[in-house]
Amino acid sequence: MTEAKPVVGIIMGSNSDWPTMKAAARVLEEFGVPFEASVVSAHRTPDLMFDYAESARERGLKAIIAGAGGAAHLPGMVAAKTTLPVLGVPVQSKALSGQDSLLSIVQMPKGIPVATFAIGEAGAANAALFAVALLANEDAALAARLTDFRARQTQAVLDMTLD
Ligand SMILES: Nc1c(C(=O)O)ncn1[C@@H]1O[C@H](COP(=O)(O)O)[C@@H](O)[C@H]1O
Repeated sequence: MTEAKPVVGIIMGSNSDWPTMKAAARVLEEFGVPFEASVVSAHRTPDLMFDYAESARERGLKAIIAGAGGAAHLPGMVAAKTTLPVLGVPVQSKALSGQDSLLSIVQMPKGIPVATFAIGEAGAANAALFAVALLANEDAALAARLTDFRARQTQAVLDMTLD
């Protein structure tokens, strides 16, 4: 975690989500975006969830990445309590392989959006890349790092060899 004031909040319903959500943290670290990461649950710590969402904007956050599995109400409930962009990551559940998480996050009623990403680590990494893209609108240096990241990724694919 970086020393500077966090501009992205990563939250998750349980520490069992951290192996997935770490992928978001790694991306933000790579781009030098200050973030905070914590366990906040709509189901198990509803008062903490309300406080977190209600204070997020005044604390300086620009976006919240919320990961949860199963009956994944956390991203939608956080979105209900803040007007910051909320990026939802469906964590892969054991019982239903994350289909439950995905549908609970993506099927928001009209009026309270949650930008929903793929199930699992790819979704967590992409949520962070999306947060970087949002922040890059107001930050030319960050935009340049995003362009550079894409160029390196393209080159890595062009360099792929097959045995
Ligand atoms: N979906 C939610 C919420 C919520 O949405 O508020 N809180 C916890 N959980 C999820 O329960 C799963 C199992 O949690 P445990 O491993 O702690 O039993 C996790 O994937 C978590 O995100």
